[in-house]
Amino acid sequence: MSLVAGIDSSTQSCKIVVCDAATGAVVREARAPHPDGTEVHPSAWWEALTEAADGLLDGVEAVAVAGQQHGMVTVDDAGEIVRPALLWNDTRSAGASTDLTTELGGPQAWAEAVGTVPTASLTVTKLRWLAEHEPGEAGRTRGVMLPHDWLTWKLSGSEEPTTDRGDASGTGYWDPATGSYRPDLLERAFGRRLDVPRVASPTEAVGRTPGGALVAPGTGDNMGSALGLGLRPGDAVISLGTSGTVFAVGDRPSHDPKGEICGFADATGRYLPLVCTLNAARVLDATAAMLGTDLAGLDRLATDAEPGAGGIVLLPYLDGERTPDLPGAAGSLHHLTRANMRPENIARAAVEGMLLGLADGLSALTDSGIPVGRVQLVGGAARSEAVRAVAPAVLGARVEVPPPAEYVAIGAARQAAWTLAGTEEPPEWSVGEPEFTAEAQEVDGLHERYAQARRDTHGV
Ligand SMILES: Nc1ncnc2c1ncn2[C@@H]1O[C@H](COP(=O)(O)OP(=O)(O)O)[C@@H](O)[C@H]1O
Ligand SMILES: O=C(CO)[C@@H](O)[C@H](O)COP(=O)(O)O
Repeated sequence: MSLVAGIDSSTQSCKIVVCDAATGAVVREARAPHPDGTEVHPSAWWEALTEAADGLLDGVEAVAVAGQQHGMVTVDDAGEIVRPALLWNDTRSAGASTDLTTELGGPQAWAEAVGTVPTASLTVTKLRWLAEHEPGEAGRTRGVMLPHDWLTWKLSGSEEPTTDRGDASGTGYWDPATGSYRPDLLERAFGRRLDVPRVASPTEAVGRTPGGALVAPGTGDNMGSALGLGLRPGDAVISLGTSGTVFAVGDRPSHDPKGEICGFADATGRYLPLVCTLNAARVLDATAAMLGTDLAGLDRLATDAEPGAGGIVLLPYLDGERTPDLPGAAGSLHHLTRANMRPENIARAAVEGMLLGLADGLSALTDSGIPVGRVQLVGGAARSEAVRAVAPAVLGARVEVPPPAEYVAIGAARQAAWTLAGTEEPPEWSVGEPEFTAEAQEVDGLHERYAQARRDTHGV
C-alpha cells in the first residue's frame, strides 16, 4: 500500500493523517495542541507538528501541509523569524485595514484588485500595522509568508519558500483573477517591497523531507477542506472550528464590493468564494464554561429548549467580529426576561447565534448567484448534537454531516497523493455516507430578531 500524509496546522492544533494513496482510507492519525492567543511564534507550530508526526510518517511517500490562512510570518536576511506571527483572528490591524481601504479608493477598488476587501484578518493589513508600530522589526524584515508556507519550507528543506494559489489568495497582495502577485499593494502597505514565496503549481513537488518523502505545495486550511471533501458546484461547506466559514467552489473569481465574500482561489485551479466569522466553536466552549457544564451538557441544555430560545438572542462577537466587519465588538445577550432567562435558552441562543452569522454568509453566497443544494457541516463543533439539531432551521437548507474526520488534513493528503501520482486530476477518494442528514426547516422570527439586535447594537 502506498501511503501519503496530510498535515492540518490550524488555530487550535496540528492534526496529521496518514492515508492509503489509492483510496484515501485513514490508516493512522495524531494531533498536538497549539498555544492559545492571536500572536504565536511559528516554532510552536513546528513543535506541535514534530510531536504529532513522531513515529507517524514511517513509510509515507508524500506529504502536504494545509494551514490556518492569513497569518503574517516575517523572516530576516538569514531566514530567521523576526517576531511572533499575527494570526488571522488578531484584530490589532483594524485601523490599518480602514486606512488601506480608503487609500486605494474604497472597497470596490480592493474587490477588483484582489477579489477581497481587506479586514484585520488579511496579511496585507498586518504588514501595514507592523510598518507603523514596530519600525525596528519592520526594518529587519526581508520576507513575508503564511503559516503553511513556512512549515512547508522547513519540512522540505528547499532553498526557496513556496506557497500555492489558494493560500496566496488570502494575503491581499495576490490576485486570483490573474494568478499573480500585486507587489504594488504590498509596497503600499509596508512602504517597500518584501520577498514573497514563489507560487507553486497545484501538483508541484517542492522538496523532500529528511526521510525522503516528496513534499507537495500545501494550501490554506479551507482550501484543504474543499479538497478533502471533494467539494463540487452545488454544495456549500460550513466549517465550525475556531473560525466559522461558509464556502463553495466556482469556476470564476468573485469580487464582492460589500466585503462579505472573500474572493479566494482553491487548491486545484478553481475559485473558493468564502465568508468567514471570527466566532464559532469557541462560542460553545465559552457558553458551556459560563453555564458550569461541558460540551455534552451544553448539547443537552440547548436541545431541551424550544427553537428561538424563548426570544433570547446572542450576538456572539466574543473575539470581535470579521463578518460583519466589527473588530472591536463584544458579544451581547438580548431580550432577557424573568421568564426566559434559563440555562436551556442561553445554551440554545449560543448555538443559534453562532449559526446565524453563517446563515447570513450562506445568503451572501446564494445572493451572488452561487447555487447551494446542500450544506456539509465539518470542523470540531459539527460533532455537537445541538448544532446538528439547530442548523437545518437556522440555515434554511438541507444539512449533511459527513463521517467525522479531519477533512483539512485529508485534503492535504489528497494533494500529496495527486502530486505523487502526477495525474491530470486528483485521485478519486470517497468521503462515505453522511452521518447525519436533515431537510431545511424554518423558525418564525429568528432571523429578524437577530438582525434587529445587530442593527440596534452595532448599526449594521
Ligand atoms: N462535540 C463538540 N461540541 C462542540 N464543540 C466541539 C465538539 N468537539 C470539538 N469541539 C470544538 O471544536 C473546536 C476545535 O475544532 P477544530 O475544527 O479542530 O478547530 P481549528 O481548526 O480552528 O483548530 C474546539 O473549540 C472544540 O471545543
Ligand atoms: O481566516 C480564515 C479564513 O479566511 C480562517 O478560516 C482561518 O483559516 C483559520 O481556520 P480555523 O483554524 O478556524 O479552521
